[in-house]
Amino acid sequence: MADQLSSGMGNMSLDSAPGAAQMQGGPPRRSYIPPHMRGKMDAVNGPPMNGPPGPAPGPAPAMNGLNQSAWAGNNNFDARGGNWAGGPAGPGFDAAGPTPAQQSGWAAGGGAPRHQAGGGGFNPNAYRGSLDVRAGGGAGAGGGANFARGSGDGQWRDGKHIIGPANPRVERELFGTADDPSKQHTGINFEKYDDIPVTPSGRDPPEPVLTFSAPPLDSHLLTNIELARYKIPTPVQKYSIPIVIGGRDLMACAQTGSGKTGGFLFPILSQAFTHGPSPIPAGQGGNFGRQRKAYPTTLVLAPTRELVSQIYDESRKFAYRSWVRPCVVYGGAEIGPQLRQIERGCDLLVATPGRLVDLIERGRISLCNIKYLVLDEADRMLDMGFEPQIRRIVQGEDMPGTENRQTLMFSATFPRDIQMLAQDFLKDYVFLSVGRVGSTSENITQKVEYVEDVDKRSVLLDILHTHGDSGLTLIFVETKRMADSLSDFLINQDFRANSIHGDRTQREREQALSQFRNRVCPILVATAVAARGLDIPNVTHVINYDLPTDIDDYVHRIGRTGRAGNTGISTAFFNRGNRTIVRELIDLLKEANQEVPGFLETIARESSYGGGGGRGGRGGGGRGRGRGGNTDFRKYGGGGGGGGGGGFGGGFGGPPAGGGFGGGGYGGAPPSSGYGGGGGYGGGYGGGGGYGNPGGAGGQSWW
Ligand SMILES: Nc1ncnc2c1ncn2[C@@H]1O[C@H](COP(=O)(O)OP(=O)(O)OP(=O)(O)O)[C@@H](O)[C@H]1O
Repeated sequence: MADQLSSGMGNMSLDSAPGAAQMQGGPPRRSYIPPHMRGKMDAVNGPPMNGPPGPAPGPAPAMNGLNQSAWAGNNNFDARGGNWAGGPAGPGFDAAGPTPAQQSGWAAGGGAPRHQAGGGGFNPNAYRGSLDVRAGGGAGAGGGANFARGSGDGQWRDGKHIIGPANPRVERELFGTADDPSKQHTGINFEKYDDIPVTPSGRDPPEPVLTFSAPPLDSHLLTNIELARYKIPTPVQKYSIPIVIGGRDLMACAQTGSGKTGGFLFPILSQAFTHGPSPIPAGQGGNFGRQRKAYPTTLVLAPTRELVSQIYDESRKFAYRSWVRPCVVYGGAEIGPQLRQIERGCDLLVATPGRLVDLIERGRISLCNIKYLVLDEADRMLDMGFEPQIRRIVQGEDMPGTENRQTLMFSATFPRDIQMLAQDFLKDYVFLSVGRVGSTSENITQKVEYVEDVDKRSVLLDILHTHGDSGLTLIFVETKRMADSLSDFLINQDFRANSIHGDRTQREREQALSQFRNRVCPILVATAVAARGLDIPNVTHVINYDLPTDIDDYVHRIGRTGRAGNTGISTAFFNRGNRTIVRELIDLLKEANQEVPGFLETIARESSYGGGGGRGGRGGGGRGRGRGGNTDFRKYGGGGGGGGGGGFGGGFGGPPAGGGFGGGGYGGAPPSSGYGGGGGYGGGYGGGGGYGNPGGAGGQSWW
């Protein structure tokens, strides 16, 4: 899926699974057509009404951004290096830190303490430094020019944030109306988030804020937060705001649906609004002819195109009427419109890794001006094989090194092995866990039923008939083939269903999501492509028709319901084929005060004779990590759980608290953080059937 979603070559690697044909021009597979639309195929196939946005830029084309802010210096034509002109070594391949050119750009900050060539301290007020640059008329910023871009027509002029005019149409589009069913509203349990214990670890974590207020937040951001009808920050936001504004790196783990997106957008946008745009480093910015290059200051990476679209929508909300212009790029969609979008100005870029690499290769985006790097669903991106692309983006291009940017990672789950990999991207970070990391929200009532494979369809029909028409139902299956066949089956049974998976075209995926949101098809059969991050109001029931082999996937899947303090139901079909996760599932259920059916305990006892340590990899040779790996590994050290053998029987399962036995677990007692003992990663990364999506980012996936 990773490749399908995010690489520019996504649609080129196809298999013979159903759905592949259409991507090669074959007939589209059958999908549900609502009775009132039958015979109006054009309408059905038309652009989605409310799906993830196309690559169109934010509202009201902003005034020209050229020669301003991140665009400044683009006129500094330098025949030596085309778009990379000015950098002393071309594309600045310096994993250790910024190129001298970048440093000089930063150093030109004039007045504010800046880092030195040797890698001095990071300036948390990066935006302020840049302001000083412009005030001094330096560093290719167009010398005090006016900055006029942004999702809401705002400007940065003479060191001041000029808020753009209100636009009722855009406001309605972004924020909806008070009772708008297409927008998520907080539920009855929203206040209960405050009861969840929060544990910050790392050096001197700052005190949380308790309200949305200025300071520390910028007053314009508060206006937009009010338009979004947010009254108080969620726990992750309370902590992330002072941590990020204080200049620290952050690894934040908080339950699904508890506001992590705001957790990174609020402090970043607040800093941007207060301190203004930053000029591109001196010497950067050459370009040939009309081709223009963008120099975003914030980069948000996320694993799927649906998720980046959603984050982009949130960015537009909170950047409304400001000078900040958000953009989004993702694979599987035409690149032309995305290029035109970023040409119009791009301060905050939301991207999937593959498409971003493509744009960097085309010389259309430079990362030399990045102040904030956000990895959302970071564990998933690394897990699913994006590590090479992410390393290239973060370490192999011209992005400032860890000391000279702030790096933020967010997810509901953070297995220990992924935390270790992430060490290369972070510095002196605060690890934040809201609740027990990797746990599920108590807002979700979890049921587990014993259902043999052959009985699944009839049990599903029973549930759908009983559950009635109250809300949206999301059904997870493991393969693309199953997603298609199950949705066809449901359509034949007169249910309004559709499917979403990695073999469907972008248009089909958008349409499926749009029809789901709008209740045209209130049943969506999905592969793991829809497991992470998606925030769809009124999903009342998540059914794990096929359970995943990774308990973290289960956590994210059921997290599509019970969001923002709303309640929801999750039903899982369990049989002996799922016994590899039985212990972890029992732990999860107990933690969330859910009923644990007797058959689970029985199967757990049976399994204890057969091994099954940690998590076996799907493709064999998993990356051992076991439960208990979701705490700050710097604090607890210890092994990462067994599972080196892949699947069943891979060593003795580590006890829940970590301490893996089994080949490939991370050894090391606290406070050691080294790769101890038995051979580092269980199955190797990428090769030998690594953990996660077997093909990695470059191969063929099953979802
Ligand atoms: N402070 C707040 N007050 C009210 N609603 C909020 C607040 N913060 C976020 N929300 C809403 O809560 C919902 C969930 O937020 P978000 O999508 O950021 O969750 P998440 O933690 O990233 O979830 P996931 O782990 O599934 O990605 C969204 O609809 C968002 O608009």
